This record gives sequence, C-alpha cells and structure tokens, in this order.
Amino acid sequence: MTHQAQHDTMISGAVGADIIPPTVNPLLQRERDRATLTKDLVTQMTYMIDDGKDKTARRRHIESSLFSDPLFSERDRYIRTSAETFDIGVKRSIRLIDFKKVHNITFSETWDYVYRALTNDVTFGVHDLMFVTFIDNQGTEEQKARWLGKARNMQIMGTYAQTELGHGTYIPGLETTATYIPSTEDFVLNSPTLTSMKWWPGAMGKTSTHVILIAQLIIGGKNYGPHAFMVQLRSLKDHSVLPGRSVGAIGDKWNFGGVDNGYLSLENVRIPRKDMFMKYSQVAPDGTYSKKGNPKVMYTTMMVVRLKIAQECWQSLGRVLTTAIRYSAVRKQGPVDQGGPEVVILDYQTQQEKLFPGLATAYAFNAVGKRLQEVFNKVQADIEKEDFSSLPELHALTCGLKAFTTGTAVRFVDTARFACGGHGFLLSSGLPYSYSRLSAGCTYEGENTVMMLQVARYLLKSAYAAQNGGSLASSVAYLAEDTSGQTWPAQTETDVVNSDLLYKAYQHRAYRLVNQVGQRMAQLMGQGQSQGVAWNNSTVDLVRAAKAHMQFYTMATVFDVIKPLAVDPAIQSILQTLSCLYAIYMMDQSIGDFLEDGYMNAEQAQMVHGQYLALLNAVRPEAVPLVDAFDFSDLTVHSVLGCYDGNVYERLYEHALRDPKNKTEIHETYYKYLRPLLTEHQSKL
Ligand SMILES: Cc1cc2nc3c(=O)[nH]c(=O)nc-3n(C[C@H](O)[C@H](O)[C@H](O)COP(=O)(O)OP(=O)(O)OC[C@H]3O[C@@H](n4cnc5c(N)ncnc54)[C@H](O)[C@@H]3O)c2cc1C
Repeated sequence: MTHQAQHDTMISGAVGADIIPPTVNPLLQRERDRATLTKDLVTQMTYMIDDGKDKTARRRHIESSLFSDPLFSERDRYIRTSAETFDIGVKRSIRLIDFKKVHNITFSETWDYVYRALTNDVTFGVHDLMFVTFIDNQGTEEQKARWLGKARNMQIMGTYAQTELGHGTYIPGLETTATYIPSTEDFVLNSPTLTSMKWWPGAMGKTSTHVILIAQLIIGGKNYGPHAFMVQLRSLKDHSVLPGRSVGAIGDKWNFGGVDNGYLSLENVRIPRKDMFMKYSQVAPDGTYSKKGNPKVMYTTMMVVRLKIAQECWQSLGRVLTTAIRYSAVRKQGPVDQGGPEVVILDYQTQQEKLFPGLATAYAFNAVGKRLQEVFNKVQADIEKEDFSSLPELHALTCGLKAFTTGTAVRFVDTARFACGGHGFLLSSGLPYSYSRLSAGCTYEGENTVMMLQVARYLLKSAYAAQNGGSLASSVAYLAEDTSGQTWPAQTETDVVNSDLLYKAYQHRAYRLVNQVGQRMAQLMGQGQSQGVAWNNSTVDLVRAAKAHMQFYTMATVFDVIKPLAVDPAIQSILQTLSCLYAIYMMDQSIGDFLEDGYMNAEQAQMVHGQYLALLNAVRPEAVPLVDAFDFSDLTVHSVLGCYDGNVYERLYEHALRDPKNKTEIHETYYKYLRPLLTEHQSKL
C-alpha cells in the first residue's frame, strides 16, 4: 500500500495497525542477539522480578483476560476527551467487580496485576485501596460485619476524606467537627468554614455513596482530635445527595482523569454513635472517651497505601525505561566519528547516563518493595496481637520509602522524557502520562518533604536513644555505632564497588548527617531559639539527613536481597552490576557529602566517578534485555515508542493518523475562521 493509500484508508477508518510491520526492527533485534542475557535468561529474570514463575503466569493470565475485553483497551488512551476518560473509568470499575470475582483476584493482585496493566485509570482506586482497607483495619467486628462485605461487593462505594481546602498535611488543623450528643447518642457533623470543606477525595465528586470522614471529635466541649466516621453521602436508591451534604467534583487535573476527585461540605448531619470507627478509640453512650494502643495505629491504612505507592514506583519507572531504552536502541542520530556511520542514541554516553541509573533504580526499588512487604507483614501480625512496639519504625520506613521512591522515580521519568527528544513530548509516548502520575504520588498520601521530615524526626529520636543507652530498631541500629573520625578503607577501583565498603561509606554518611543536624538544632536552641524555630531553621539539613538514611537503607537492602538469590551466574552478575550502579550513581551525585568531613579523599572520589562511567558501559550491551525482563507487554507499556518490536516510526504515524483532527480532510476551523479570512484576501486581489 502506498503512503497516500494508507493515509486515505486510515482517514476512512478502514485500517488500523496495518501500517505496522509484523517483524521486529532489526536494530532492536541486534540488541537482543548480542546480549549475554539470552531470551531464556530474560524469562528467568522476569520470574525473579515477579517473585516466582507461578506469579508471572498468574499476572500474564490476568493481563490477557483483562485485555480480551475491549473495554480495557488503551489504544485510544491519549485521544480521549476528559469526559470520555471519566465515563470509561466508571464503566471499567464496575466491570472489574465481576472480573475480580471470576478470576478470584486478591487485594494484592488488584494492585500488582490489574492496576499495573491499567495504570490505575479506574474510578474506584481509593475505594479498593483505602475504603475497604480502612474498614478492615479500623472497624470493630460489628462494624466489619455491617460494612466490609458490602464494600467488597461494591454494594456501597466509598472514599477516604481527610484533606480539606485549607489543610492537607497538618492533620490537627482540620476543621470539620463531629460533636457527640449523649442524649441522642449521635454525632453532629459540620463544616464550619469555607476552608473546612473536604477537598480532593477520589471518587467523592460524583460517584461514591459513602465516605470515611476524618473530623475533630468534640465531646462536652473538649476536642479529642481527628477521628474517623462512616458517613453516607448519597441515596442507595436514586443516588440523590442526602440532606445536609453539599458535594461535587473539583475540576480537571493533570492526570487521574478517570477519577472524580471531589469537595464536600456538611451542615448538621447526624450519624449514630456506632458509625464512629471504634476499634482503637471508643466513645461510650454517656460520652466517656477511651483509647488503646499507639496513636499511630490510626494511620496503619495510610501505611498500607504508602507501601503500595512505594512498591508501584518500580513499575512506573520500569515502564518508562522500557519505552526510552527501546526507543534509544532504534533511534539513530549522527555518527560518533566524523564521516562514520550513524549510531543509535543509546551509544552516546550521556544518553546512557540519562537512562541506566534509572534502570538500576527500577531493579533496586523492586527488591526494596519486596523487603518492605515482609517488614509490613510482621508488624501487622504484631498489631493483631496488640503489640504496637514496631509501629514507629514501620511508620518511618513507609513515609521514607514513599517519599524517596516517588521523588527519585519522578526525576528519572523526567530525564527519560528528555532522552526521547521531541517524540517524548507526545502524549502517545506515554511519558507525560507517567510523569504526571508519579508527580501526584509525590503529593498524595503525605507530601514528600513532610514525609522526609517525619523520617528525620524518627532519626533524631533514635540518635538520642542511642546516646542514652536506649534500644534501637534494626533499620536505625547503625546510629549506635559512632563512626566519627574514620576514613574510607577503599584503595583500588575494585574496592570502590565492593558492597561491604559501599555499605560502610553510606553508613558513615548517614550517621554523620543525622548527628550533625541534631547538634545544629541543639546549638540553635542553646542560642535561645525555641525547638520549633530551631527545627524550621534546620529543615533543609534534616531532609538531607533523611535522604542519606533512605539511600543507605535502600542500597543495603538491595545487596541484601540480591546476594542470596539462587539464580543463573549471568543473572547474578548483572544484578551485582546494577546494584553497584545504583549505589555508585547516588554516591557520585552527592560526592560532597562523603568528602566534606575527610571520610573520602579526592583520589577515592575520582575512582568512584571512574567506576560510575565503567558501570554505564557494562550495562550498555544488556540494556534492552534488562527492560524486556520487566515484561511490560505492548498492551501495558502504553507507548508508541516502547513496543517490543521497536517499530516506532510506523506507530507514531499510525497514531497521528488517528488524531481526531485528521478525521476529515478539511477541518471545521476552516469553515469557521480561515475561509472568511482567505475569501476576504482573495476578493481584494
Ligand atoms: C491526585 C490526588 C489525589 C488525592 N486524593 C485524596 C483522597 O482521596 N483523600 C484525601 O483526603 N486527600 C487526597 N488528596 C490530597 C492530598 O493528600 C494532599 O494534597 C496532600 O496530603 C498534601 O497536602 P496539601 O495539598 O495540603 O499540601 P500542603 O501541606 O499545603 O503542602 C504545600 C507545601 O508546603 C510544604 N509544607 C507543608 N507543611 C510543612 C511543614 N510542616 N514543614 C515544611 N514544609 C511544609 C510542603 O512540603 C509543600 O511544599 C489527593 C491529592 C492529589 C493530588
């Protein structure tokens, strides 16, 4: 078919993917043929990433079953209007109810497989992740019996309403009130000011029937702080908004078009006493208040969500790097030697710098996510036995990893966008979509800076405990080992990538920065600053210390997870290379931290940089199979640049032809605006 014929047939809508050759782009095939990681090894790596062959099979089965339903096709994702995106988001959420039942899909599988495939563009994500989980974690047995089954079966649809127009981060500042009236045994809910309006909750604007509302609990004029209440918003018969509630959508956002984030204002809404979540805090009929356990237990649902966000990060990053690395392996742009053949852009060292540290990070975050799940499961089991002792550590870890993974990944995604040049700016590349999603992840469930400051607070407390003979949780046990005055023992280039020596360097830096900022705060307070002011004047360094801690924790975890893996030696070798690149890249980026107290010397810093460049080189031949191993099918990579066959130009063209503006040869704007102007010019000639 000629180009013109293809174009004409496309316009008439008769052909779709015919433009795309059935064969793999030879440049991409060349990458796969040359690599040490053969197809078989790539498959083994996929099993490792998925945590076992059975899980890969299960994931693939769920993905293919999902995409056998045209409703879940993402072919038109980047040409839908915002109204269509929302419509399809609701429709999909409803279709997923049966889908999950038919395929027996668990909570974890919903996140790990279903939302991985759809990148979560469904309306009731907050319902699945927060509403149901909150009832399960915070409801009494009686409340669970009333709500959990209905919520799981979507007989009621709910959201989680904490953020208000005026306050998000500072929970004590929330203004919504729940005042207990002992005589009637109910709570009266009110939004006393404009800024007390709930603002942002997913699916609250137009779809949810219920909401878990966070409000200040007032009994007998005393404020007991924020507590959670189940509130019905809409009639289950006709979806009309119930009296006293004013609710609507807040407008289009940068992403999450399938979700109707909403506002809610309440005026004298009465709910029965039994609708306050009472597992850990109780209000007796006479208004007596009591609570048990660690106050952080109220935030265990948020910990689950932060865990999931952190775990999801490697997927977003992996998807984007699949796109950018495959594209870079087929995109040619000039020769290396003047007059020589054009090379693929992946051969440029600066391109490798843009992509390979991100690739190493995606592998690292996959490993860290698995470890965090183990920690989480253990703490969850302890909490069930009413042992709350590990909660502060888990809180710090989930805050820190959520902030660290999203903040790191979003920067790599941005860089990957640059790495794809102009084509990376097209929505159809999938890169702007991934970027804006990850960007939201830096804000929701705890704004990242604020999360890092919470980690810093935990670190300072732990450092204080260490100095005073207190016990420390395992992730901060290093704070008990004073490494001041030590120097880095690395002597050779091999030493520089030795995981034990890397561990020592990161440990030393984290110890130093935590203690240094602690001393700085003490000094400021000694000069008469209040604790709050001294804290505020130290926040840049507190975040720096928290980041150093997270980098230490993640690099140590990665080596810890990778080393004992029973895998083929070729896989073990490339995993070591990636883990070293992860650690060395971060070190090279913040080399001043290691130099400033003389722990490292200039020669060692140069060796670090030299090894960083050597590692980029080592990853180069394996880059394509390494992203193949993530196993994002073409249906889940969501990018014209990132498909397995590397036929990027054909896909770009095919997608352009489907631009709704190309539906007719002459666009309506001609008749509306151009024709009068052109006719006027012609009449003057
Ligand atoms: C896509 C999306 C979905 C959402 N879904 C929900 C939902 O379902 N339910 C819900 O309740 N909410 C939801 N939210 C709201 C979200 O949880 C809040 O936006 C988030 O907690 C941040 O709060 P904020 O917007 O008030 O930001 P702010 O807290 O006002 O932050 C603004 C700036 O101030 C800084 N800052 C704030 N406090 C401090 C401090 N103590 N020290 C130093 N710096 C500080 C921050 O670092 C940031 O730079 C959603 C938000 C988004 C974007």
